[in-house]
Amino acid sequence: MAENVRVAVRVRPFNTREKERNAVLIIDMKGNTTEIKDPAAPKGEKPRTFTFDFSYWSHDGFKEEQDGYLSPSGSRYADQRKVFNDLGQSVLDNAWKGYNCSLFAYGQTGSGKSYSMTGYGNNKGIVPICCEELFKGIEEKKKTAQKGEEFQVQVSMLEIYNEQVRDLLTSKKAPKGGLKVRQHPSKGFYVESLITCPVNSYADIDNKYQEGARNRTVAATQMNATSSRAHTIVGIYFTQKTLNDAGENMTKSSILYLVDLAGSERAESTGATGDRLKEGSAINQSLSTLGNVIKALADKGSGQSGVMVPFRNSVLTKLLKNALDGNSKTIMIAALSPADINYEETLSTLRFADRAKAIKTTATVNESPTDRLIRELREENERLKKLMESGGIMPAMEGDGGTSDEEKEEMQRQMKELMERNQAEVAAMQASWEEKLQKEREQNEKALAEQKQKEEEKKVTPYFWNLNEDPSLSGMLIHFCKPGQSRIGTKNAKPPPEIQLSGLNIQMEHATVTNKDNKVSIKPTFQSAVIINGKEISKEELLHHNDRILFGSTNLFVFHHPVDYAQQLKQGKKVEAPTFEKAQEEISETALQKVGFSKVGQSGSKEDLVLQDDLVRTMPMVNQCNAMSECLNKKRFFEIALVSPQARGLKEGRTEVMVKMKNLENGNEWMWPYDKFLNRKYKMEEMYNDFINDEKDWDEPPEKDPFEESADSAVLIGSVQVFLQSLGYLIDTDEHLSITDFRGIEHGRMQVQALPCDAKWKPIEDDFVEDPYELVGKQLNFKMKIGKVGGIPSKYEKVYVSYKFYLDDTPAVSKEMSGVNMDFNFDKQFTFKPVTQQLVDYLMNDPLVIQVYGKQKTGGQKGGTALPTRELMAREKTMIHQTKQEDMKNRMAVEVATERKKFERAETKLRKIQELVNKAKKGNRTELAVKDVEDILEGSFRFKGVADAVTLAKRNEAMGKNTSSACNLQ
Ligand SMILES: Nc1ncnc2c1ncn2[C@@H]1O[C@H](COP(=O)(O)OP(=O)(O)OP(=O)(O)O)[C@@H](O)[C@H]1O
Repeated sequence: MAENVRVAVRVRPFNTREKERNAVLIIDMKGNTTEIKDPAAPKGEKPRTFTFDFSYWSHDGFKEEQDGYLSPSGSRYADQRKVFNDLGQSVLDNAWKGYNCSLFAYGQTGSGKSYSMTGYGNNKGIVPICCEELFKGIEEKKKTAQKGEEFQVQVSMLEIYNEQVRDLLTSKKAPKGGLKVRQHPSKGFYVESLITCPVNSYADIDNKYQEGARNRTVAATQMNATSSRAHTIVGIYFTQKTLNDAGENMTKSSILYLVDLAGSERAESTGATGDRLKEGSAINQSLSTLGNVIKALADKGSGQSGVMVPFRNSVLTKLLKNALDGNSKTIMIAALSPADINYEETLSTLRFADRAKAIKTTATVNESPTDRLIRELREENERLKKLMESGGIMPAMEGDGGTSDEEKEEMQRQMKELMERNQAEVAAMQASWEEKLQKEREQNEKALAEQKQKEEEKKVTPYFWNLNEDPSLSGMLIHFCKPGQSRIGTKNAKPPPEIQLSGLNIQMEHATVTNKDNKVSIKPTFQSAVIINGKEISKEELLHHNDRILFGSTNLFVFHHPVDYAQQLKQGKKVEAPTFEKAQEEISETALQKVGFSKVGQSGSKEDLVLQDDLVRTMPMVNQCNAMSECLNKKRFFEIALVSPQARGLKEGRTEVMVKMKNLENGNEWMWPYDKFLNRKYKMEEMYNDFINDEKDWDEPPEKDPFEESADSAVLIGSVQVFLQSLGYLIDTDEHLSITDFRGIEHGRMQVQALPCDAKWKPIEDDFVEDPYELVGKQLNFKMKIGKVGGIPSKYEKVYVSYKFYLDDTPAVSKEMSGVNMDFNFDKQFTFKPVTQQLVDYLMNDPLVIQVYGKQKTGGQKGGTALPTRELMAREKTMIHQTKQEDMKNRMAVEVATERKKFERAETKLRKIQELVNKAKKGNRTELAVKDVEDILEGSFRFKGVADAVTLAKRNEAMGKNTSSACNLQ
């Protein structure tokens, strides 16, 4: 029977950073209802509410036990046990019944997915408790088992990163492109040659888990990739062999899939708007496809017909197909951050979880007589053999389109693979389980003994342990500083160094560590990067317990000194292990200071703090990209830029971190938005990885090279801010304004005209309104004209301008022009009827941002290109570019011109009245005709206004003198 996916949400405590920054709690839970408050919403606005099968409050109301376990101190707190009892226990019960079960955790990075799934220290999560309980159950059952009855457990562990599958239970190098995902005609998608290890106890599984985590850590450090972007799937294959009442051998099998998904942030955008390399990249392709799949399934679950579910669009969704749409009982746990700063992401997690509720799956008990299973597998192999001989295709293997010869060949290969798989399955059913276990035990023994020895050594010998962004991977790599001297370097050094590292910027001979009488010091070799507690060292330095050491660009370690540590504890000091965030922060902050950047977060405003966080996160990545560029000799240079919303063509928003990419061969520059930079960085990592793995074809053609930017892609040269108050007074403007880049540097000038017109589109030349709000309710016609553009640097061609007026959705875009002086002659008419207060507000307060784009000429190489990247880079002065405060020059220029025109027009009217008076005097008249005066004033002229206009114009003229040289007033 079809049943809905069960959905739970869980909110974690504030982390240290959130506490330091006075985060505001935006989540509340009442029964099964979860509320979320928009921190920007006006006071009194009701929070949004969602209902789930389970809502777990783990934010506060707990105490830490002596063994580190967090237990409830009130009634509200949901501890690990409670979550297991509700979710994990039902998974286990169903596994015993022979159902497939899936449990997956969703949420942004750091929201608590791993805490719920795996847990930390004594706060074990659902997965380990499930495994423990499973074996407890097996032990119980064994006590009363009849002959021939058996309980078999096997595990697999894989990771999906960048759409590539890696087996985590082997340290062998994954094949290029990762393991293949295949489709079985009846069982669905599976991973070819994935290792499944027989296990006999919880300790066995735990060892496998640790092995998997170690393999992940090595890979993450080498690729300088973070595990939060990888999806991990642990498979537990539980088979019960029993005898039925008729004495027949029965096989009941259940697969448990425990899925820890990658952090969900930016899942929607896939990270790279408008990037030509987006298609090939797949940072989050799996996650965004999962979003689409869930949406489609939710539509299907709510009764919509004809819904297409895009399972095939990503590796993750192929592998989760059964969990989401097939034979499985499925539970989702959505992890929530409690902090206001994560509002958007948390809301999107809640929406995702809400949709998942509507999904239905149909689980069936997988139980059959063993003989029948064997017979079926054999029959299938017979069928496959015949098909292969006749050159036929299995319907389930058919692709979406037609089948080419190449595809047919591939399918034949797949069929062969399937036959082998079936044979192996038959053999497994007939083989003795004990034999299999024994073999595995023998293989593991050596590794276990080594592990034990390592643990003993850690008690007496100082060592480095790795610090990873994912806390569960920290401490997975250990390097001892044995008495005497140890060399640190790559495995290619001769003789091989005692401490071998790999990864970005690690030199063959990187450093030497000396342990003399338990005092440990480190000395870098010439030109190798060793950073201790944020400071780069060039000579020998003594190490202290808990020092943070960065080797190269990505190998971050903590120094542990057992004697120091014991002494500190003895002195009653509270010794806390450093966190990745703190270590990262100190490295970034020193690097930021080095490039002359003082803290942005000083004002303490939320916006500044977010910006500071972005900077701290981006700085090391920019350094890594430069290191990769140098290593691959790509002649590209990266720098951080802080860009204001105005410089990005937006009216409002926050200053953002962007990255400037410079081609060191011809000086061309591109500004990459953060998402695009991230996308490119992943691609660079792939390339770099291929390079260090000695792949011959590591380099890519320019159109696929992440270090390349196509000459075809236009770049933003700069923008012009036009203030349109004059339109509010029905006064025309004709200004030559400066085109400035995000740093406020001028890159040319642009003639901009705004011409108010009458109903027949004739420019209004001799009138104005005193108060722009008088226009409200009336009609406003005007023309925007962009005329001459000059002074654009000669490296640009095919220049065009683009702007969005007021509420326009689509921008007005001019034709492309080239040359020194270009006349765009680009007119656009605007009509507003009736004029609203909002429009007048806009005219009076907001600038119109006109952006100027151009393509950079590819020629004009500066020479010296034979120089290696390292030397070319040395010529660049690393710096952070920051947007200047909003440029006031343009605003003043328009304001002054408007006031002057108001003044001139008022003066003309005065003069006409004077003439009337003179005329009347000449004719000895003592009165003027009201009509005559009215005609002059046309209802828009008042004496008070003139006085105002005169004072204002005088004041502004004085100001104009100060700015005129820059503003080029006409
Ligand atoms: N329920 C909880 N109670 C106490 N601490 C928690 C809880 N949930 C999460 N934490 C803490 O919050 C931090 C982040 O949690 P966790 O590592 O599980 O996040 P994540 O979503 O798995 O992140 P990533 O996507 O990077 O793997 C950890 O230090 C963890 O100990």
